[in-house]
Amino acid sequence: MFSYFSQGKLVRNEKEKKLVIFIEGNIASGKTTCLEYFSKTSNIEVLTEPVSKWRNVRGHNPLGLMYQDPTRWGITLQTYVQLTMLDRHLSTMSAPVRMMERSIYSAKYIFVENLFRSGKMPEVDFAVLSEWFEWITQNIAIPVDLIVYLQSSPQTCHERLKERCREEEKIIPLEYLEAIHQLYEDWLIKKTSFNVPAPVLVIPADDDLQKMLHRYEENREKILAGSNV
Ligand SMILES: Nc1ncnc2c1ncn2[C@@H]1O[C@H](COP(=O)(O)OP(=O)(O)O)[C@@H](O)[C@H]1O
Ligand SMILES: Cc1cn([C@H]2C[C@H](O)[C@@H](COP(=O)(O)O)O2)c(=O)[nH]c1=O
Repeated sequence: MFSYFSQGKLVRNEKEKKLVIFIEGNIASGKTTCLEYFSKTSNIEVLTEPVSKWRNVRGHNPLGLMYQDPTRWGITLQTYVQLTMLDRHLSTMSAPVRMMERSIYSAKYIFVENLFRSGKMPEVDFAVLSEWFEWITQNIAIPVDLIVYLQSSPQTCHERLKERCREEEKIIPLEYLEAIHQLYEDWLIKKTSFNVPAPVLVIPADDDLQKMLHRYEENREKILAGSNV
C-alpha cells in the first residue's frame, strides 16, 4: 500500500492525483445528509463515519459508555475513533473524488479536546492520545485537499439530534453542542486553535432540507474544483 517517503512521511502510492474532501460540522449538522446528496454523483466515493463500529466493537458499545461516563470511557472511545479514522484515511480510493465525514483531525481537535477541557478526561489519558495522534500525523501522510464546514447553530443541531433520536445521544444537552460548536469555530473559522490541514469552504447549514440541497448544488463547482467530475 505504501511505497515511498516524502518529507519524512510514509505516502500512499497512487498513480493519478485524486481529490479528498472532509465534511466537517457539529453533531446532527447535516453531514450525512450532505454526503447522501453527493453520493448520487458518479465518480464520487463517499465515506460516512463508522458510527456503527463505535456502537459495537465485539459486542461492546464505547459510544454509549462514553456518554454514560466520559471520565472512565472517553479514552476507550477516542482510541477506537482514532484507529477507525486512520483506517478510513488510508483505505484505497475507488473513485477520483473522495468525500469523507469528519477526520482524524476533528476527532482530536474537537472531541478529545472537549473531553479534556471540560475536565472529563484525565491528563494521562489526554497525554497518551496526544502522543498517538502526533506520531500518526508526523509519520503518515493524511491526504486532504478541501475541508467543507457545515456551519450550523447549536440550537439547530439540538433540534435535529432530538428528531434523529439515537439512543446513546438522548442525554446530550445543548451546552455540549455549544462547546463542540465553539471548538469548530476556533479551529476552522478563527483558525486560532490548531493547524488547519487544507483550505476551508464554509456552508451555512441552518436552513431546511430543500434550501440545503439547493445550496449544495450551488457549491458543487467550488467543492469539486480541481477534479474532472
Ligand atoms: N436541512 C435540514 N433540515 C432539517 N432536518 C435535517 C436537515 N438536514 C438533516 N436533517 C435531519 O437532521 C438529522 C441529522 O442529520 P444528519 O445528516 O444525520 O447529521 P450529521 O451526519 O451531521 O450528524 C437527521 O434526522 C436528518 O434527517
Ligand atoms: C468523531 C467523534 C464523534 N463522536 C460522537 C459524536 C456523535 O455522538 C457521534 C457522531 O455522530 P455525528 O452525527 O456523525 O456527528 O459520535 C465522539 O464522541 N468522538 C469523536 O471523536
